[in-house]
Amino acid sequence: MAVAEPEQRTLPPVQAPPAPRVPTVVVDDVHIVYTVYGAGTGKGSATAALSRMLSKKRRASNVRRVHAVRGVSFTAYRGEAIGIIGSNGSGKSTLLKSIAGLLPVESGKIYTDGQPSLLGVNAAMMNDLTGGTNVILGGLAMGMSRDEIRSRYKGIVDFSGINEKGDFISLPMRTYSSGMAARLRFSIAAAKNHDVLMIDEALATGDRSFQKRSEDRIRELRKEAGTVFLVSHNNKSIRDTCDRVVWLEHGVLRMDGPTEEVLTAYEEHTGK
Ligand SMILES: Nc1ncnc2c1ncn2[C@@H]1O[C@H](COP(=O)(O)OP(=O)(O)OP(=O)(O)O)[C@@H](O)[C@H]1O
Repeated sequence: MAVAEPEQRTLPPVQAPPAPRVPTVVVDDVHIVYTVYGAGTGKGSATAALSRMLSKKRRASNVRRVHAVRGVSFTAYRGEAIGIIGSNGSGKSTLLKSIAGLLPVESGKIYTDGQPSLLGVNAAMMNDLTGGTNVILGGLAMGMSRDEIRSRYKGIVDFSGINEKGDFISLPMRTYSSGMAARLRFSIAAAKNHDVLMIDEALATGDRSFQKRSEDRIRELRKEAGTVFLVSHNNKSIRDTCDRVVWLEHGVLRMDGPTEEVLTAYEEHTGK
């Protein structure tokens, strides 16, 4: 008597559940307002201005409020590189400053995982000190140990390309062009892995080969599980580095989505 073979059933391959997305920055209905004092005519001598400031009858019309960010909400996740775009004065830098904790919000909430680092065109460097000393101070300010800085020093200087045309790293930073200074700032900041790194136009001032190096480094930083924000007017840089774009206009979040979708709408809007 033939014995029936047990039915061979192959189980479908077990798929690993998608890794949970870890939020790093939550911006919840944020409004940011600058208060500008002395926004009147500005006429008269300095003494007159001082007495106006001290006077009890200070006119309210001398104080003006600039509502720079209006009800913006979004969540950024670990591993994302997010481009922030929008026309001049649309609130991009203001929003990043608040995320970095440098500017209070008028209302709404910002939650961050770790301390976000803002690398802006105006990031503080000591102009009278040499580039080399700024590398050491910048490293210490970012929490690196002296040994870590010592071992990474050459890498930072080489990445910046400051010494390509001579020994500039031993000269005071005031002798650097704005592009050279921006490159050194980026190189110092990029030497460390950040939970959240925000880059405000720093790449715009570098030449093409430096931009390329920086874009590669941004991609690496993302892989190392951080979140990168990049403010730029250069749509190519955004396309090359970001997978998501937040578009601000007049302080309002106009669009938030995949890079190509948002940039296409933005380019239609700007006519570029
Ligand atoms: N320190 C300040 N005091 C008062 N108003 C300010 C200050 N800084 C920025 N603003 C105003 O806030 C608004 C947003 O400026 P912000 O610098 O955030 O724009 P942005 O999108 O980064 O512009 P850009 O592309 O030109 O760098 C603008 O109307 C600007 O005039």
